[in-house]
Amino acid sequence: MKTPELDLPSGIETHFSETPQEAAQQLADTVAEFLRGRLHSAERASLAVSGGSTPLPFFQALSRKTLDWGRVDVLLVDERWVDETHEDSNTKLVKENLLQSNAAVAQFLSIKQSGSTPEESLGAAETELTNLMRPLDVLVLGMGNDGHTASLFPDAPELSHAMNVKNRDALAAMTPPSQTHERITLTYALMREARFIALHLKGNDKLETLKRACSRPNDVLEMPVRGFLKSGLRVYWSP
Ligand SMILES: O=C(O)[C@H](O)[C@@H](O)[C@H](O)[C@H](O)COP(=O)(O)O
Repeated sequence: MKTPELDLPSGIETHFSETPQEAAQQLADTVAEFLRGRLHSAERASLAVSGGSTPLPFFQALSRKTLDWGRVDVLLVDERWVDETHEDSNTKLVKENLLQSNAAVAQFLSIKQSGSTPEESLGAAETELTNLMRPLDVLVLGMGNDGHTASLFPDAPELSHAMNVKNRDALAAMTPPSQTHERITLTYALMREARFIALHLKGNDKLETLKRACSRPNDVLEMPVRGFLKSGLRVYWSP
């Protein structure tokens, strides 16, 4: 495979694979290894994952890894405001694909608590995350072609609040007009301090978006993913 040309900021590691399965497997190997390492020195480890379509093979590969899953807290970086039985539910995706096999005994911390809007459930969702140690251990992000990541959407009126580095809340309610469902997301301040951050991408369109994001790295409100394009990030990509 011809290695895609990308002018990423220095210190970003790239892993380009021929197939989505290969990328998923590589990412699962690395995440499992990192979690094992954390569990040597800490009582619990945390794993924050994205929804959408890209992570499915990664979830399946990771769920079969051998590690002390009973000491791992799994949470979503964002959720759509739908019922858990809805096809668009990220919780459903994670429960059906990641919290299976060896990973079935991991503890799932739900960022979607009861309430008719994300705003209404924020208090209960923050409570759910009270015992989560900061910083997060592992954060696996996706990216949309508008430059969003997690539910940090460029058109959300709440974006500056959710991306404010001084905002110590774990969560923010998001109502991007471009999206069918309202959303709840981890805040940028919480996510950016994670010990291990990966951006998992599939498709040539995502590479083009990444190039666009690299062209003007400082305008994070235009493309929120820019906030993560820093030394230490690991990019996993396949066509
Ligand atoms: O719930 C979500 O929608 C996400 O967590 C979101 O940030 C996702 O990661 C990107 O939109 C990429 O989605 P795809 O993997 O479907 O391209």
